[in-house]
Amino acid sequence: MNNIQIDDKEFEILIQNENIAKRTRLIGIQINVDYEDRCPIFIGVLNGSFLFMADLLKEITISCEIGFIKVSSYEGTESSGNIRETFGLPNDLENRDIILIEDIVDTGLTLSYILNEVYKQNPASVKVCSLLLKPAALKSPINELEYVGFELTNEFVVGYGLDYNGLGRNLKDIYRAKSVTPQLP
Ligand SMILES: O=P(O)(O)OC[C@H]1O[C@H](OP(=O)(O)OP(=O)(O)O)[C@H](O)[C@@H]1O
Ligand code: HPA
Repeated sequence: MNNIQIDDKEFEILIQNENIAKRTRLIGIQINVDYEDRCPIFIGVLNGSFLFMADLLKEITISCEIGFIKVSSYEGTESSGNIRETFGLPNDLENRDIILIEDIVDTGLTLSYILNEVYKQNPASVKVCSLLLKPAALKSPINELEYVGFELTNEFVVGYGLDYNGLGRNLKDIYRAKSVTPQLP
């Protein structure tokens, strides 16, 4: 199934599940080495990270804890614009090693907001593991971004947790939006 239709958009295959699995295994091995003899807390950013978090954690053999957070954003009436809120961030992060798990880092705005919230609790260390990264879309560098599965160009992707209009999260592969060829009159 190389081409699929979701809602009003056509998508084509970009990363097959077996390649996601191979990359996830390697990231898991690296984290097991880096955090040997520590007990990090993995915090998955919902909703998008749910599949990656589950598959990555099956590769983790060190002692660890697990949590999830959800961020919501909405247009506020204040001039500061986008107001965000986090739900479910564990409140016992002081002196702990934190690994935030994302499906994708695009502009990096979601992650910057979460990092800011996490640092308020004085953790021992904070790193980020994201399956996907769009380097050209990043609004500012994120020093904590230690583990990245795949770098993408600026194209919209769906599948393996990522949605288009709420759909497609259940796809086991990752697809990219097909560019629309302009129709001549
Ligand atoms: O780097 P950014 O430009 O901030 O984009 C990345 C964020 O966007 C998506 O989440 P979204 O807010 O769409 O929620 P979802 O996980 O429920 O899809 C994705 O899961 C990341 O968390
Ligand atoms: O390319 C994307 N696809 C789905 N969700 C997203 N959130 C940020 N970028 C993306």
